[in-house]
Amino acid sequence: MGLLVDGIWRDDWYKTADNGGAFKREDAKLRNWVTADGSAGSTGKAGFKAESGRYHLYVSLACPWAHRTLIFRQLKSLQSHIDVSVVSSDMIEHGWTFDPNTGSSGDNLYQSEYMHQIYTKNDSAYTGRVTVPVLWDKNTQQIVSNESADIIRMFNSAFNDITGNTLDFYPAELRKEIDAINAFVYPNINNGVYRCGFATTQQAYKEAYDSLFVALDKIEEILANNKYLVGDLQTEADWRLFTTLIRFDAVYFGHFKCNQRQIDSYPNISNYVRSLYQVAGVAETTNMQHIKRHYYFSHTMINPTQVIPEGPKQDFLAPHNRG
Ligand SMILES: N[C@@H](CCC(=O)N[C@@H](CS)C(=O)NCC(=O)O)C(=O)O
Repeated sequence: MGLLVDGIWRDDWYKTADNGGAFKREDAKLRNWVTADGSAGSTGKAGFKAESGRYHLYVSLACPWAHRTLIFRQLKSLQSHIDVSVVSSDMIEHGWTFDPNTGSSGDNLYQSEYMHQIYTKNDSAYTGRVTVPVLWDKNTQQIVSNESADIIRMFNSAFNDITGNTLDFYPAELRKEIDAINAFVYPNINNGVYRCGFATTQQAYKEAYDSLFVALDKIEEILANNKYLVGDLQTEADWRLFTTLIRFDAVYFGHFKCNQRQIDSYPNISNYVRSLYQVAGVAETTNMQHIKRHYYFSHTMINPTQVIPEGPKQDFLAPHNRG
């Protein structure tokens, strides 16, 4: 694991010493938007018009942030319009790679060896972490965005005229509520599990752990009265939470020490996870082999033996009670 400094790869673990042992995620830096007419989005520059076949998605099947984008590609019928390269499950000294021996599809555009080469193709002097997902513009050969929260919103609406799929997971009248729940779920749960796992002091870990389980109790309560996080309508908030929940019992509970309770022990949340998993197209975006191998094998400072646990036994196709 590492980062680019002035375009040069440097193998380096996260620095937590400056933050009292707490993990702070770097903000995504490349924030342009694909729009229906090519006008600029809320950040970045104009020039990225929605067109079939023009854009390429670089993802990891292990990564919860990349997983969101794969789910939206399915839900919004974008499979034949946006193609995909999958990185290896392992992220070690060269960061994400395209090694086909460890589960990568290869770089389907440029046959690169490493994901950092995609970042330096975009900017030869790039400084920052080399993260997935990345949305790439094949026409102008540059990165449109490396922020999953933005990419799913582009997928939600920019390509509607091309696909004819007008499902809306961020409807105008619910935006305030969706934004509010996202602002709660992101620090406490999505990033909360990482804040537990990557903490390097007892105190930083405990703070993250406490807020994570308070937040999960709150979600359990919301789901007692609502089918989805925001009432009866499935929205982006549900999918943003789903990709963390589906990884929780297999990875975060043990590897990241999020072990007060398993998701399986929350009646409402566990049924909700199964209901989302069973939405058409979602199961095929979920790859537990990549998920387990990535975390247990790549984070050698947490799991130096790189031994991957066999369990738990899980059946996300079991019936659920969410209607
Ligand atoms: N804000 C980004 C975060 C993406 C992210 O951190 N991805 C992880 C994989 S789960 C990554 O690539 N990490 C590599 C690193 O931090 O060096 C997003 O949501 O798109």
